[in-house]
Amino acid sequence: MLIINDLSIRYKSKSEDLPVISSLSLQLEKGESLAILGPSGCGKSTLINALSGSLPVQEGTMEFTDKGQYCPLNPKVHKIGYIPQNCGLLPWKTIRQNCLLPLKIRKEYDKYTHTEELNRLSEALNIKDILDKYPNQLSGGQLQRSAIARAFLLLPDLLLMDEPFSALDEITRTEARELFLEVWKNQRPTTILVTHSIEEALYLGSTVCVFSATGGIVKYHKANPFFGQFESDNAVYLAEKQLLREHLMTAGERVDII
Ligand SMILES: Nc1ncnc2c1ncn2[C@@H]1O[C@H](COP(=O)(O)OP(=O)(O)OP(=O)(O)O)[C@@H](O)[C@H]1O
Repeated sequence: MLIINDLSIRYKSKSEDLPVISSLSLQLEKGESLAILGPSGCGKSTLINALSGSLPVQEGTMEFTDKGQYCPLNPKVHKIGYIPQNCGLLPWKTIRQNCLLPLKIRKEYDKYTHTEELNRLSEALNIKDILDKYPNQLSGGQLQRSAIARAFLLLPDLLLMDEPFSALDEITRTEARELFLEVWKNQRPTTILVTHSIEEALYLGSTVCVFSATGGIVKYHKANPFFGQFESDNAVYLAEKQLLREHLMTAGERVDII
């Protein structure tokens, strides 16, 4: 289980002291997928950066529990997969090299195991033919599917995703989400996804929460019944979408694009 307790994060510089997240508490069961919606600037990426270890936290704790033991979240100890909006692939390395790099950095690379696993993932994500190409030779959808392969190859304890599909066109995005979910279901890593799309949150979040403009939580929906389901005209689904839209509007989000 991932336990975030009383977390506060502020950006401090000589000229400003900007509190972004204050006293945030969250718990995620192992294998739970949390989708976070919230107005622009409320601190969603800040939280992802703090969880990935790239941003210091001023107060509070982020811990994994396992068999009753508490262990502070630590990128040196825990495997943290990250799928950013821009894919984060190194342009001077091929897709295969990009995918294997996190394992090599962690000194966990095993040629036989990871070649097999990369073949399996690249088959599932439809990137088998592009493994030896460079990022600048590929489409946005291919890049995003490659970033997904890289994250899952690591067998992450925690998978972080920051608007991973937002740069893709509608059809490519739908395909990438579906392929992502298929692969996700095989591995079920504990996941936190930041998105601006209500539909994406309902499709990919077993739990959905809405952040307020001040980085708190205004709605928390455990056991989202629409997890893994396509958008539908079903009245209950539409009502849920409307409710989330209202929460977002209360929180200050522009929702005319959703
Ligand atoms: N490195 C930084 N230094 C100072 N302030 C920052 C920094 N990064 C972000 N901020 C500020 O922190 C606040 C939260 O930013 P953050 O990127 O976490 O928001 P967000 O919810 O992810 O927004 P969006 O949905 O637009 O991506 C914003 O006011 C932003 O200007």
